[in-house]
Amino acid sequence: MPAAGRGIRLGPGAPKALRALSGTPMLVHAVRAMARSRAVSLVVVVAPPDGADEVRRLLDEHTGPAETSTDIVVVPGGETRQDSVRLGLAALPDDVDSVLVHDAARPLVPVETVDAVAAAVREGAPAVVPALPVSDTVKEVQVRGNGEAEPVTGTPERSRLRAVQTPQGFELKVLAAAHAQVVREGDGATDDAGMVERLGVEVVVVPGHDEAFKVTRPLDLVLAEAVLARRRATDGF
Ligand SMILES: Nc1ccn([C@@H]2O[C@H](COP(=O)(O)OP(=O)(O)OP(=O)(O)O)[C@@H](O)[C@H]2O)c(=O)n1
Ligand SMILES: C[C@](O)(CO)[C@H](O)COP(=O)(O)O
Repeated sequence: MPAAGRGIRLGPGAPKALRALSGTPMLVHAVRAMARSRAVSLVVVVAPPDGADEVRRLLDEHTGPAETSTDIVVVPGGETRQDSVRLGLAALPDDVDSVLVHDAARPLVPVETVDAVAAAVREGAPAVVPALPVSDTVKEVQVRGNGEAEPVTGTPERSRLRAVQTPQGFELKVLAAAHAQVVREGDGATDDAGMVERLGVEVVVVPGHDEAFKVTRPLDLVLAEAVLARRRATDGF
């Protein structure tokens, strides 16, 4: 679970994964969400580089043996998400053959989504991503990036686009090979499946979920609090 990001887009404050949602660190919500799935036996949390001790303490405080029997390991993360995922993969025991990579920044992913990704990997897909159809029309532009008007270069057909979430599921050897290739070639990608695509390995999409959204900007915190309030009222947690 990459959790080492700073959360620049969320604004000033603690590293994003440590910020509170309904009084509990976002990371704790995310670990609980993954541990709810019977497909998950170990969670490797990749903490902010100078925050591994703090993360260990928070997890011990909030996810004791009474709550979950899932093992939780904490390792320090890296400069980029890609680096952090690679450091997390390096901490896996030798007998692991499949892995789910889940952003701590998607703390409210429902267990049904985790289970759907895990099931598709178990049934033989080497790489699986949960995703939703997009509701906006998407334009390609010539990036100017300084507030100037940006010329439109194309409009991809919306019905073929999907907004990709996590957890993304992989055969471990496929994901390890994809990360190794990225290290060799010095290329980046914004998600793990993107790296696997470059290997020429097929990636498949399963249905994602609205509540698996990524907490990125301040408005996302408002949405997350609303989802948690609804869950407390209807499900009791
Ligand atoms: N060096 C990094 C950067 C990101 N992440 C993790 O990758 C996930 C998705 O990243 P994002 O939402 O972009 O988080 P931040 O990098 O924290 O956000 P920002 O770009 O706004 O700083 C998050 O769980 C984040 O903690 C990570 O483990 N290591
Ligand atoms: C992995 C991811 O969450 C899939 O949508 C996304 O690509 C992460 O992007 P970010 O810019 O690091 O938040």
